[in-house]
Amino acid sequence: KNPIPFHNKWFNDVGDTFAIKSPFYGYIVLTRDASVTKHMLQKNHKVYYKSKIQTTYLSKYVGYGLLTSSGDYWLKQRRLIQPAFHKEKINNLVSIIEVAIGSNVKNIKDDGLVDLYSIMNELAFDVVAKSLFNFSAEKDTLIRLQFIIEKLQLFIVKELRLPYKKLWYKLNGDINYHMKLVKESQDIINNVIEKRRQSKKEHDDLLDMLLKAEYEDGSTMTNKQLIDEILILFVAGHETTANSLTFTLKLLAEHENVLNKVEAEVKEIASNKLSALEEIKSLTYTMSCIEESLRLYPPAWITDRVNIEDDKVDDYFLKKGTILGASIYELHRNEKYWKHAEAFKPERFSKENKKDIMPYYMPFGAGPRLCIGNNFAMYEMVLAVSAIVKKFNISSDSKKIKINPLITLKPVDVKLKFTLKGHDK
Ligand code: HEM
Repeated sequence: KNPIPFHNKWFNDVGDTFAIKSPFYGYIVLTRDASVTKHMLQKNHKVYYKSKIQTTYLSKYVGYGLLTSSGDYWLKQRRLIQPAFHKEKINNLVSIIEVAIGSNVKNIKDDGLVDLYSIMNELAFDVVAKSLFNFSAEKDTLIRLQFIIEKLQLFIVKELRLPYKKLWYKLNGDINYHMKLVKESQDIINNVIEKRRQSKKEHDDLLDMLLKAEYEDGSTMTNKQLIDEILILFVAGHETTANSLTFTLKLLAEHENVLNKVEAEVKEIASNKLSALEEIKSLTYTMSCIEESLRLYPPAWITDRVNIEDDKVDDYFLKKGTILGASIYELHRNEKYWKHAEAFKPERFSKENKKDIMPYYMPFGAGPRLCIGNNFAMYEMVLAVSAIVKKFNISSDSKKIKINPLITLKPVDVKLKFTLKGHDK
């Protein structure tokens, strides 16, 4: 039910790389070693394909796009979509992101302890939605899309965790119900695309960029391809960020000294009246806090690949078809690489200290399949943390952070108290 203590016990008992035999998935090798992880994701990535978990099972519900495809099709799509996520392009999106964050932060209630995850989830969904379809979808449509995407994500986890119940889900109509939701979400996105194709206006959002993106032969994506990629961006981009914002704010509320430094930095930068982009670049300590939170609580806590040829890595021989899982959660807490690994120390990510630790830090993956939204996510999180601490004092009720490692690492039952700062009362 919770693989993290199981992984931890075996890593501690037998070493940083070990194999288990699963009745459903065959041999699985697990690692928390940086060089084995880099070998699979970067050095010899051509031999390592995404496993069925990330391709077949996920794509059944969220479509065949960047996250779920492999080989030549993936490369073609990555080359096409990458420019939309280059820093200069994300810079243009910053104002959309800032407005979406502003309206969400405005709705936070100064009202005792509240469930933090649901607030961050709304915020992160809204940011992706507005960045994709800036003002081109009705509020009710977005609410329905959010409902569907979250239902699908829950069901995917159920199917993966309890594979022996597949036949039961088929018989009791669960699979049918969720496939209908998939169709509904595709229709919703198709409508937005069609409207946009007919519109003469420039929207300067991701959808505009995706519609204009051209393959080498000058052709562009079909509606079906666009729908798949858009659904993937929703899935990959909102829950991960919501989890990380929740962990970050909780960590800040628990570490008063750190929170004070963030508040001081945010206050000083705000007085300089910078543009949102300049503000992000100046909030270096706030950025370090988010990086440290991503180390302790990486939303993509594990990633996996299957080798399509026999391979050797360090002293291990991996027979073709082995599932290799890299636990980013354990790698980020491996004492071999991190001093006081369990402690929250944002200073690790200061300009001077950073270069020594980067080889062991992979919250966004590594190699050619590195998260395409990493800059987007970091910009969004810096702006969100800054907007929140500018307006509110935050505090929490308990020290312990509970986690649930599903497809992403989810925070459990995090409550925070938001109290309006003097000038906003
Ligand atoms: C804190 C937030 C985020 C984290 C921790 C995160 C983490 C990751 C990781 C680890 C991967 C690589 C998975 C693998 O190699 O198996 C990945 C891939 C991906 N991410 Fe993110 N992500 C975040 C936010 C976003 C956002 C905001 C977007 C888009 C708006 C996004 C879109 C994607 C896509 C499309 C891929 C697949 C890339 C490919 O295979 O070419 N992510 N993400």
